Amino acid sequence: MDLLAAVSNQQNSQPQSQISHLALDIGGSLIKLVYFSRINDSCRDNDELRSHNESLGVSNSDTSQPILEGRLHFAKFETSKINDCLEFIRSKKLRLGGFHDCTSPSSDKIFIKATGGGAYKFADLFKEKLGISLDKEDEMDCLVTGANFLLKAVPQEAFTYLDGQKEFVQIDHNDLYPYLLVNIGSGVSMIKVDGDGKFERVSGTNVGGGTFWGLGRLLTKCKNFDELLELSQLGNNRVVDMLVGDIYGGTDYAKIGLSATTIASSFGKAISDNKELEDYKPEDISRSLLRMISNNIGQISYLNALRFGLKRIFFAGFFIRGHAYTLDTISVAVHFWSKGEAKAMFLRHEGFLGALGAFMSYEKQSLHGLMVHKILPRFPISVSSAGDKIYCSLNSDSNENEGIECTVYGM
Ligand SMILES: Nc1ncnc2c1ncn2[C@@H]1O[C@H](COP(=O)(O)OP(=O)(O)OP(=O)(O)O)[C@@H](O)[C@H]1O
Ligand SMILES: CC(C)(CO)[C@@H](O)C(=O)NCCC(=O)O
Repeated sequence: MDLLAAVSNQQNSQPQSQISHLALDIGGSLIKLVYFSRINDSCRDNDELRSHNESLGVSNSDTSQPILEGRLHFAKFETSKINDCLEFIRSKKLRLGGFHDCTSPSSDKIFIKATGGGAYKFADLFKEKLGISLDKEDEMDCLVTGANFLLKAVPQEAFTYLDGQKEFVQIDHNDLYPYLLVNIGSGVSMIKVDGDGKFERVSGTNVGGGTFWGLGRLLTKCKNFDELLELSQLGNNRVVDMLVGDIYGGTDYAKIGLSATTIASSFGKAISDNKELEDYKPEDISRSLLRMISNNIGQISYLNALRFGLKRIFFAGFFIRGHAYTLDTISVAVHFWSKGEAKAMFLRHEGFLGALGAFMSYEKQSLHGLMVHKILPRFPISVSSAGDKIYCSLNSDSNENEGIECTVYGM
């Protein structure tokens, strides 16, 4: 059965949800879901379809094929609460959006595209709890496919952050490559991207989002990630960090270009203060930790960009969370180390690159293309045809992100 037929069948049995094409990225910290819900399917007139197809590089012999108009939805769950995710998939009947084994038409196995380490780790659980087989896609492949898709197809996806100002970056499709993609998840991957499917993972660091959340949880007793992030907004890192000025009696070390306010040693004050952990405010610790990790990632990223002569660095991954202080610290680090030569850019759908890449891999089986019309406003992300808002009742912050209205060219 082809995918469209599967979708039609699903619509017959589930006329209200009209959800199809679910893809997963199961990471060390978070599970990300991308799924498509159709608004309607329509056979557009041939001229309109032809120009759509040409812009997508799709053969015009396919112009009589139906189009699915719909919306891409985004959701996330903590990996440690994978049962909530399974329940969400079950409750939304999302599992019906997979595809059947084409090599064995008689088989009723349902496959869903999945990437990230959890696609291996939790394969048996998905089979046991939902009867779904996970069709594994390579994590780095998916990150790059997701990044290229967002950069090329979604307007106002990339932005810079300087002096507290977000500025959208106009992406020139003919001058996008090469670039460095830095994905800050639990750990950090640095990938030199040279084109569609052309990339090399050139570096990485184990000091990433998992380090911030893990150490932060131990040091501050915060109960969730966003609480730790919010706390950092109220803190003052100078209480914990040792500055150049602390070492140089309040003055700059001008000869080597270090100002008195530059951090000489993250957490360095804690060695001489004669204080215990309880004597520090959790907000100061959180701010210092966030700054330490963001700064370090910014610096390593810049050094890798320098290694390969790359001027553009795109940062993604859920560590960022669009958080002002994180954006600022990474931007300042790249600016500082490159002496203004390299630019840090961020992606609005920062945490969903891998899941989008896995979603795009359905194309190989059954989709010709995906064309984006517009981005929908922030949470609630979308309204289905039945009028029910789609958001996760199990975890209040798990689904906030922007939906993308789009057209899928089906078989
Ligand atoms: N609600 C949240 N719960 C836990 N971590 C969060 C949350 N929101 C943001 N984060 C941050 O995002 C990080 C995970 O980011 P992301 O989902 O991109 O990576 P991952 O796929 O889980 O990790 P990896 O790719 O290394 O396996 C966490 O380590 C944490 O720093
Ligand atoms: C192991 C992965 C790729 C899993 O997503 C990620 O967590 C990562 O890139 N960690 C950093 C590993 C390293 O290069 O030191």
